[in-house]
Amino acid sequence: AGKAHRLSAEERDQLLPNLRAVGWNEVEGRDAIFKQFHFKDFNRAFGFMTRVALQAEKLDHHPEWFNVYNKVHITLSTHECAGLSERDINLAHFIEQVAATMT
Ligand SMILES: C[C@H](O)[C@H](O)[C@H]1CNC2=NC(N)=NC(=O)C2=N1
Repeated sequence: AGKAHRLSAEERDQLLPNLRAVGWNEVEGRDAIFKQFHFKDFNRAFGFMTRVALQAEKLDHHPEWFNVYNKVHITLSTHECAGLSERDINLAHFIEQVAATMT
């Protein structure tokens, strides 16, 4: 996959607006993005998490997340470069695709 690099200001200007528009926000005090998902019930939430988990393993890029019943909170950041990389952007877009099939 190559080494992850922190996104430049130009890359952020180009890549983040699309994600902001669908509810991803930058975390304060940390170079990461965050979104809260709400599903109809636990079954949908866990189905969503399962699909994301399998892709995360495939990409070797894993979310930080928290689940209570129908809520899933997700933080994305790249530990390797201690900040946001293209890997987080790609995973966020995959997560959006999965969420769209679960709501
Ligand atoms: C050893 C393994 O490849 C690394 O620890 C991977 C696994 N998953 C990861 N996930 C995230 N979010 N950031 C990483 O830097 C990362 N690194």
